[in-house]
Amino acid sequence: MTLDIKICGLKTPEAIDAALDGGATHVGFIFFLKSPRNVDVETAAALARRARAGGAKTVAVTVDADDAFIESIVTLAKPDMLQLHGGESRDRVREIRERHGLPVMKALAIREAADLAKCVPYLGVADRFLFDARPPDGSDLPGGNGVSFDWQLLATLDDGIDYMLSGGLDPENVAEALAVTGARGLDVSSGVESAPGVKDINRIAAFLKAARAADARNGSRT
Ligand SMILES: O=C(O)c1ccccc1N[C@@H]1O[C@H](COP(=O)(O)O)[C@@H](O)[C@H]1O
Repeated sequence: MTLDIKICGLKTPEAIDAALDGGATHVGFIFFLKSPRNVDVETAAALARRARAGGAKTVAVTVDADDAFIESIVTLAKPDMLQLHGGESRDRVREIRERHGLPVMKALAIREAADLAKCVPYLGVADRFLFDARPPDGSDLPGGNGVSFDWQLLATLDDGIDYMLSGGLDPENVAEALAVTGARGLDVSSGVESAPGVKDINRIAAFLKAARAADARNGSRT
């Protein structure tokens, strides 16, 4: 099975091109005003066209967004998937999925084993999960904090649960993250930046190269 790799929080054509050149399968756009990675819908639409032309899927990341905002994103940026990174309930996830006719990836914050049970209410509603670390105290951001959780926790996860691993991944630790978890999807943002919200094309390339090499070494995916 192909390893999905999402480079998230992209704001420039150069960063899109670095993701495409390195073989990213997904790129993500952040629609959250408090984030240094926030993009307006028009900018995201242009970047999404570029990403689609290069063969990547596009993911719109929102945090407890209302219907009108999601509608404007879907209409203009035409994402392939919606990533819901707030406290959206099961019913709200189902409603968004049905209203927009798009697959939904529900982000969940993980710090301890009990946090994995948070996915249970969303089974059959979310198309995929994104396991991110719980934000540090005082952070304004529900994601994009560059913080990892204990990857060993995922050892107990049911094999049938499709997820992307995220939180504090970077070119230096991605091989270990893959070896420990066997994740079929990876998501990175601040680990490929030179400063908050500033993507570093060399780190994007290094992340993708390290992830692909580790995936080939692990080799057992079918
Ligand atoms: O990146 C952000 O600023 C952000 C803001 C609001 C919701 C989600 C956000 N990012 C998501 O979090 C993961 C993990 O980030 P990191 O690699 O630890 O920096 C990121 O890939 C986005 O999906």
